[in-house]
Amino acid sequence: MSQPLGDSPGLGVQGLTIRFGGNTAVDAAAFEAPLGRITGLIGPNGAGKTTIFNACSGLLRPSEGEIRLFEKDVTGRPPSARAQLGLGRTFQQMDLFDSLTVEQNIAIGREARLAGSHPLKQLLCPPAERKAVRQATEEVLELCGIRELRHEVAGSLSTGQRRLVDLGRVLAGGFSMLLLDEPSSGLDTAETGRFGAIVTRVVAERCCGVLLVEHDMALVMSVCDYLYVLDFGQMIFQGTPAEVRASEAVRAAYLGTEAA
Ligand SMILES: Nc1ncnc2c1ncn2[C@@H]1O[C@H](COP(=O)(O)OP(=O)(O)OP(=O)(O)O)[C@@H](O)[C@H]1O
Repeated sequence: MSQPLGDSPGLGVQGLTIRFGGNTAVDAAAFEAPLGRITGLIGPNGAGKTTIFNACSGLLRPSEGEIRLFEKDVTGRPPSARAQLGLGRTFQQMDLFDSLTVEQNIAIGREARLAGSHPLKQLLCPPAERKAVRQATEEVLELCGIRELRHEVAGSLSTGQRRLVDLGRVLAGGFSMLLLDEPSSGLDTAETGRFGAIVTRVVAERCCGVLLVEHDMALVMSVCDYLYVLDFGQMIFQGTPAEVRASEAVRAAYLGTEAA
């Protein structure tokens, strides 16, 4: 197994254990997802990937272990504190505001960074912040190639378009570390390729870090710099996509013929 690439600490986890009653969903997991890299977290259904995401974003308190964000221990910090430090995430089930336009949905991604700040700041959004919202929205519409959709209501979009708006919304937040939970779900091959190209470009341009949970092996193998493989809550392998593809242990546990 090789060592993860990248020197700038992003998200790091040590000895992470999460139990639901008698079921140990995640067992002493450890990984590093540095800035400037796309790190993949893969494994079969029920392996514990979403549970790890929920612990990293603060929705679940670990039974044991430590979660560090940019070298700060955030294990006991709420989701809003982690977001203010620069952690953004998407969810498997997109939760766009269907009656709002694409542009409004993306603007909310920037405005959401005020969550957890002083109530007055949230009520009286200062002019500088309003300008930042406008700028972030324009940048993201361009980056995700959805400028022509800006006035469409989200409820009228195809799944592929909705995934791009969902990505745009988290990108508008200007987060330094992104957790993307099965972002290609419901996309066809061409849409998945386009999605992967956007994520790769974002990481290169913004030097942010990405932790990607994804079942689409073609996407994972093409965009990730480094991979962690989870099976029944345990990290069974880590390495580059080529090393993962060549691993008999991974093949046996998970990839099967898909890795060929
Ligand atoms: N809130 C919960 N209460 C009890 N058990 C849970 C809870 N959430 C997850 N689990 C269990 O934890 C294990 C890991 O689930 P998790 O959803 O993290 O897997 P996953 O790797 O994300 O799967 P998938 O690829 O299907 O999304 C499973 O056995 C699941 O049933």
